Amino acid sequence: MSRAADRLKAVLNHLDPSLACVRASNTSGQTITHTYQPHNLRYTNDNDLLSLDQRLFYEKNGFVVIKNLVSKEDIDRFRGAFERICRREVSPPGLLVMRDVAIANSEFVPDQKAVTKIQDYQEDPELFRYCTLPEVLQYVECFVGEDIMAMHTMLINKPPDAGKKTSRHPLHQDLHYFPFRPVDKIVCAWTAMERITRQNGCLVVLPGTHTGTLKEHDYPEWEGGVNKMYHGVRDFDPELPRAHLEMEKGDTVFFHPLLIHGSGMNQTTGFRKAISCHYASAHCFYIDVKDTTQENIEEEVRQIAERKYGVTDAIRFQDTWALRGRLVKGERVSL
Ligand SMILES: CCCCCCCCCC(=O)SCCNC(=O)CCNC(=O)[C@H](O)C(C)(C)COP(=O)(O)OP(=O)(O)OC[C@H]1O[C@@H](n2cnc3c(N)ncnc32)[C@H](O)[C@@H]1OP(=O)(O)O
Ligand SMILES: Nc1ncnc2c1ncn2[C@@H]1O[C@H](COP(=O)(O)OP(=O)(O)OP(=O)(O)O)[C@@H](O)[C@H]1O
Ligand SMILES: O=C(O)CCC(=O)C(=O)O
Ligand SMILES: [Fe+2]
Ligand SMILES: [Mg+2]
Repeated sequence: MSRAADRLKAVLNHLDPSLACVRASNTSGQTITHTYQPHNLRYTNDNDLLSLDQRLFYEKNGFVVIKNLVSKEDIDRFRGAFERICRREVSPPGLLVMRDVAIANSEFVPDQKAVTKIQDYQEDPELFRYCTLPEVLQYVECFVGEDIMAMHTMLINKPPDAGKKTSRHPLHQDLHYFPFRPVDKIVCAWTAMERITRQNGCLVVLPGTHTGTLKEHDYPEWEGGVNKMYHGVRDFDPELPRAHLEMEKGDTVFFHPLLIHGSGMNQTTGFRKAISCHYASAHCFYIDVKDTTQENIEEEVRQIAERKYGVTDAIRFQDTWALRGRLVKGERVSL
């Protein structure tokens, strides 16, 4: 290959999407177009699904939005399953139902108005179908490879803010919660279950922060209170540019676990719904978080497990993950 072509590839490998396609004139004056496939992309695997632009966008920004990925019919079914849980018609084992801190101690209301989010829906066949949708998994594979575990499942029902801004989710990195690595073999899929805007509290991301390290997290000092385990990055640079991800029903964002993100207040009267799953390569391995910034979340999980299930030190942080994780493609290797 010529030196010029080598140089060109070197430039492309530095991820400037504007250079992905290069036009040049040959000696007869005809225009020729070269498209180079960079070889050292770090965050995405070679695949036939993501365009080069989409790959370069993820490499640079740490997220990519795929429009209209999940069908309206499927989303309506997930909504139905969520409502059945709220009405207490079904109660899947292991499911965690969380109410907003602003209403946690108010009277019990048996409908979705009391529920801010449900976690660990892996034993609800209808909701878990989301994690196995081929249209979602084909993208997940581009990031984590073909042996895929669904590690953490959530349906978020962001309530109209009760006036104390508790409907916000502080800026955080999801890796803070995860005692497994390598970090680049984890990805979140998050699907809008309706139109999501700045008004009802869309996701807010700090593009490019996935290239940094895991930061120290703690409860933010918010006057109106903070929901349990809603830790935020302790010192984030308020000058960093933010992207507000406004999405339509069915649009899905895939994002890296180091990407700093959160969500704003819901200033509407509706409940803003999204369904998500964190996937990891089945080749990931557990780590001990002792003496790391993740010790504080490990301790909180331990306390909740103790209170909820009466277990003491018998269960390790990593066991809480191994029990909830489900294989969705390929072979279960080490998680
Ligand atoms: C496992 C880690 C997850 C990894 C996620 C990956 C990235 C995701 C980023 C996130 O979403 S982080 C936020 C994740 N949040 C959680 O995992 C919260 C899990 N929720 C719970 O464990 C329970 O819902 C909770 C302990 C908060 C309440 O349990 P119960 O439904 O049994 O509540 P109960 O009514 O018995 O109240 C028990 C205590 O909790 C308090 N409480 C209830 N809801 C609360 C709330 N929302 N915020 C704060 N405190 C709350 C309540 O006031 C009461 O306090 P006291 O003991 O002092 O009286
Ligand atoms: N002190 C803070 N610590 C941690 N996270 C914060 C803090 N203040 C705000 N956030 C979070 O920052 C994110 C972005 O907030 P921002 O105000 O840009 O967006 P918004 O509230 O969604 O929209 P709008 O700009 O229309 O109010 C939200 O996720 C919010 O929860
Ligand atoms: O507000 C949301 O829907 C998502 C919040 C979030 O980042 C999370 O649950 O990990
Ligand atoms: Fe998150
Ligand atoms: Mg705001």
